[in-house]
Amino acid sequence: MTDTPNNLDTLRQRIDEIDNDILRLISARAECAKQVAEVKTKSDKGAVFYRPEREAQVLRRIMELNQGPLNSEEMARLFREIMSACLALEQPTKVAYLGPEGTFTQQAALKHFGQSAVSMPMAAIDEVFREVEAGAVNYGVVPVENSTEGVVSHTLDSFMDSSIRICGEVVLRIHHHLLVADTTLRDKVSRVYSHPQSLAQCRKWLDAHYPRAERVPVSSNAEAAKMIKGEWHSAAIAGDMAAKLYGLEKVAEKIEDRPDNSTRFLIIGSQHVPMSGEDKTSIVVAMRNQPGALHDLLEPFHRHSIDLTRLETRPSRTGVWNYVFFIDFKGHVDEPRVAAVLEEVRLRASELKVLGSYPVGVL
Ligand SMILES: C=C(O[C@@H]1C=C(C(=O)O)C=C[C@H]1O)C(=O)O
Repeated sequence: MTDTPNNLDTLRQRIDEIDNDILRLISARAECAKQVAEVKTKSDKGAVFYRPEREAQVLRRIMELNQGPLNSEEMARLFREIMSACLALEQPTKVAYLGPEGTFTQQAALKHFGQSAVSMPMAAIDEVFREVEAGAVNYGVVPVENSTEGVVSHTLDSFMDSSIRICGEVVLRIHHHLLVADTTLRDKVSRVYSHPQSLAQCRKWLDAHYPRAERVPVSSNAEAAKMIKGEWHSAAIAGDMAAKLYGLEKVAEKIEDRPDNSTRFLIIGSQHVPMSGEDKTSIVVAMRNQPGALHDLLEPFHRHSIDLTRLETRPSRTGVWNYVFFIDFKGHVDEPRVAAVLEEVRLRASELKVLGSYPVGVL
């Protein structure tokens, strides 16, 4: 086919017709979502509009059905936005995240809830927890582990004194850039600001390219991006969102030491999420400090062939029990075999708290 005006006209006409169909179908879908809202409101006084398990199923089904030419992730992203707009018709979702604006956590919040969610930056992880607990927002998004640097202990600690539940997870590929402002003297950079985790994730690159620059840890990489605006000798390490938000230029792109650098975030809220068909459960367990305690704790999982996906140890702050274990595993508390394991663990542990069962991250 040649690119003659005639061919182009015909193709564009065809695209217009398809767009008419898409428009009609999206509107019909949105109408349906509005009716779903009515059903939910009628059947339940404190109606919960956002349903993580259903959203995960919708996205997984689309990815399975997709035959190209768009790849499945791309297609799911489009449906993510359609669902986000449909959910906003039912009820605008308010989401608190670890700010300021431009952080990877905001990017994770938008990836998970779509652009129609109202996202609100908080200054600290415990503030995100407090806002969710107080009911000022519907959900919160907090980082929990990075593939290079490990656990975000502040997030785990926040679960210990809270009744908050985990409703979902989202994994984000993290790309760091070295950023400067238009006033920065690029060949005289003597200071690099970033979040301590980001500085750690780019340690080797900094050693090779800026061995003499002072590395200054600040509360977030968006904060770092903001700070360098008034300083001639400073650069920041941050991601795309922060670069765009503060109008900074990239001196070097993707400077993270590991190409597969990714961060896992948790969606926190107050609802119990039913099974989606592919779920994970997070628990926190306190054990008496005696020989074999960890073995006793893990043995039932092994016997019931339950896959552990993460095990984290934190010192207990109560002083009575020496250690608490954060455990993530495949499965849902409503599955009999998971319920059986938890019953056994409960007998062996001095304390057991289920933080939540939730769909394995789709996007
Ligand atoms: C429409 C519903 O409500 C919300 C919107 C969804 C959608 O647009 O598909 C899916 C789940 C809910 O978050 C529903 O529960 O089915």
